[in-house]
Amino acid sequence: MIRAILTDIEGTTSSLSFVKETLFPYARARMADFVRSRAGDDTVRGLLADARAAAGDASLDDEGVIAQLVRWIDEDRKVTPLKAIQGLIWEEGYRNGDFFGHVYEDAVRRLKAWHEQGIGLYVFSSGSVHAQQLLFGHTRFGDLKPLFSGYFDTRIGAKQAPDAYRDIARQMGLPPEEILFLSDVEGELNAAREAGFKTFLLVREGGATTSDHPNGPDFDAIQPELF
Ligand SMILES: CSCCC(=O)C(=O)COP(=O)(O)O
Ligand SMILES: [Mg+2]
Repeated sequence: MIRAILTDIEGTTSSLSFVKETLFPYARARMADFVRSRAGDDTVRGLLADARAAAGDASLDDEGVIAQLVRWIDEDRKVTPLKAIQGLIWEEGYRNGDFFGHVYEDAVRRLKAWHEQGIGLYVFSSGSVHAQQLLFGHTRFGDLKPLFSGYFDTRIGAKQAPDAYRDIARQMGLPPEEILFLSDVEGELNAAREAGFKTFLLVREGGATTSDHPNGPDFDAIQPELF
């Protein structure tokens, strides 16, 4: 019996185009100003040190780190300090009303229904927990944060590493086989399945698949009671 659902964001609850055509360019355009103006803040200084470590070059000056962060955005690298810095930049965008967090209507409807049925809802995304909460807190459907019981990002482990899912199950206090993981990326679903999770592949926007994971085009195709 499924007691909790863990969901990915990009390509699952939310469109790839929102992340790639709105969020990433917004952060890219503001990265240099953000680092130059905030490099003295404790939190940002710590994240820049983490970025230097991730780049393998402790001697990079701030301009060098900016160039590295922008390269990582262009390569869509899921580097934890980049994701944390992006979240801080997006905070301003949500606050100014520059954009809403995109969530598909079917996802909102089904998440609300599962929440009402008592199924615990959790998020696991490469975006930082802060960025996840901003996205779900600023949607055209209102603040969806009350639906969720917990959020996980890559600080717990890479999304294609089975150990990340084992740790998430431990933190939820549930056996893995009682958790259904939703994602658009087979490598993530394979890792979750290896850890004992049930899985469902979202194939949004007219895609086709030969996957051996249960799959469908939207959240209406997901029936937790059948797992
Ligand atoms: C949390 S909003 C931004 C999403 C993001 O930065 C990203 O890289 C998407 O990763 P996901 O694991 O949700 O596919
Ligand atoms: Mg995804």
